[in-house]
Amino acid sequence: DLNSDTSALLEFAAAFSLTRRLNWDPSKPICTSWFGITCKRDRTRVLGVHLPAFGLYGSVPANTIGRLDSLRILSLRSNYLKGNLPSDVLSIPSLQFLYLQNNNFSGGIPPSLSPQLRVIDLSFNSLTGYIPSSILNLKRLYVLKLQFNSISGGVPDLDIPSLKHLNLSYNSLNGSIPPSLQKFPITSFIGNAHLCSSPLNSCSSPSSSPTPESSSPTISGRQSAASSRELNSESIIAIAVGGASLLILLVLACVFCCMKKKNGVHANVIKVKTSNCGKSENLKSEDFGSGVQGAEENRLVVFEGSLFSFDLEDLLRASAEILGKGTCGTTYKAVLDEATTVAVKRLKQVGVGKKAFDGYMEFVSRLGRHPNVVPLFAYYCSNDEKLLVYEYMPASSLSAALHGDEGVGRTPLDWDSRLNISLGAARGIAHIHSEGGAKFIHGNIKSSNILLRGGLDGCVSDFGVSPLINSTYIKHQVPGYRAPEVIETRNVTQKSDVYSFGVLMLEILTGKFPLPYSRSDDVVDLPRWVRSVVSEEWTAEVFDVELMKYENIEEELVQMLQIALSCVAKVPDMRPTMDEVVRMIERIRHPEVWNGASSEKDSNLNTP
Ligand SMILES: Nc1ncnc2c1ncn2[C@@H]1O[C@H](COP(=O)(O)OP(=O)(O)OP(=O)(O)O)[C@@H](O)[C@H]1O
Repeated sequence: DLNSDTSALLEFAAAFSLTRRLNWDPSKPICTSWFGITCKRDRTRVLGVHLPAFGLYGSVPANTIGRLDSLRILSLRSNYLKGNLPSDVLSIPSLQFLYLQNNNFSGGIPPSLSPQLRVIDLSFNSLTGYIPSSILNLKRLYVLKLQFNSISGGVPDLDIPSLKHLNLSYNSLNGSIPPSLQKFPITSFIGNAHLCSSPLNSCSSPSSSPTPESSSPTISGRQSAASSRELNSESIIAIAVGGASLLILLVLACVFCCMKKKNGVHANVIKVKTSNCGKSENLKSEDFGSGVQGAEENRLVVFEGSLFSFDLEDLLRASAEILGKGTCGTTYKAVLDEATTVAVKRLKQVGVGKKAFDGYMEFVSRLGRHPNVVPLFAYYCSNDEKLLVYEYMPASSLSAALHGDEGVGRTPLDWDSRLNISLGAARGIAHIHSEGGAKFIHGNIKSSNILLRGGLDGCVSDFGVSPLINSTYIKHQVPGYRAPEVIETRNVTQKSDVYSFGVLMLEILTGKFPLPYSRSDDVVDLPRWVRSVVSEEWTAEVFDVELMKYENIEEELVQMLQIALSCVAKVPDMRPTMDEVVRMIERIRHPEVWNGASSEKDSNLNTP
């Protein structure tokens, strides 16, 4: 019952020292107030646990989540979970959707799996062992993602009619791909040096036949078949090149350490490197520490739950690189040490005093605690200098991913990523709107303010910054994202955020920048252009040509376009709320969840 679910969850949470606050208060109703929990409509059982990117360090304790015997969805993706996969959880009979990607789980995949599983995503972990043949019993399996692990052995003949998405790439699999799986694209299998047959190269020698899990004796079950073979000339060259690269890296690391030691004594001089020229130079008057003063009241305020611990001294000593100059100031990437990188925004012309700034920052940091909002770790405020310290997002921004250099090696954003980013950004904005009170707005939604987390999830950045700089916001909005009524009334509202988000969706769908842009076709008013193209009938003309290579996505494209157009309706009241937008995109992103859960829609069954 719900009481036993509650105690199982509390025991689970107790095992972690959480870096973000989890509001799991036993005295509050679990189904309506606990973060990340969804229940059955009658609120008698827990159906979903969603704690993506929550800073969970450690291993999942046995006999905790595994006791939630009505659980359908578990999403603990993008945390720091390690140890074996929780076998009691994977075998919960009701479990349908399992998202444990982007963690550090090791060991093998347990053979005992819930027969109801429809989605299994264990990608980007450190799993070893074999793909268990028991997966064949999962008659409803729709998605299986195991990429970027160290799984070895042969690929079992997963002849499951419902299986539509398979990714086994970048493992240590060997042998030939069974005929039932040869319909999947090459990207499902690449990065497995000893895997062969269609869609990869044909198998050349008898040694390439699969190594079934039962017949391959290995040391501790982890040795790959490749290691037992003799080294060929390619391997020898690869080892030689690898060895040389390692040596060069070691030398570079030594040089870097020596330089860092030398720089460390200049507390107020921050190394600023501009991305363009790649040269480092001391820019005392330009850097983000030049206005820092020593007084106690000007200290760096680090918020509870920040992923890293650092002080002002560390920040001032960091080597920094300009990421870009925006309307509100300049943003730097600051490397505090080998393991700690943050983004520092140096605000210009802040229009509020220190006391108001302090109070406001506390509010912004609290409100920003959501997986789809870039976390504010700390801030610094003196008369001459205002610095905001954020989590550094290495995967860059949506703008860079969509419109970045088209040089060799640039991979255009695929459709799944575009859907994920739209959904993530929508959730972030919806959170700001609902948690900040009816009048709270972002005010500067645009593609350079949507940053990408690993797995290409969209996170909203710069939230709370615009009102500090200019109470009317309008000066800071890029014209292409500005709602028509804002131009007339200079009044920014949640509905004008929805408009900006609609423009952002159109940008994702068309690949066009909503302003004259040097490297793409010039389109000034994206909504007007899209409306004019689709006014006669729904047409493929508007969509980014990069999307045309994907099969069977037409319906999703059109549905996303309809949502985008509803957001950019000219009359604000005709636009949906961000909560409604999230629900509409969720239905497209995870139709299997919504179809399966249609009887429990009211229970707010979220996706990961
Ligand atoms: N936390 C972060 N991690 C990684 N990159 C970031 C981070 N914050 C900002 N950036 C990048 O730094 C660059 C400059 O950002 P900044 O927010 O200063 O300007 P902007 O987004 O172009 O304009 P505005 O000031 O109007 O928001 C952008 O390319 C942005 O994507």
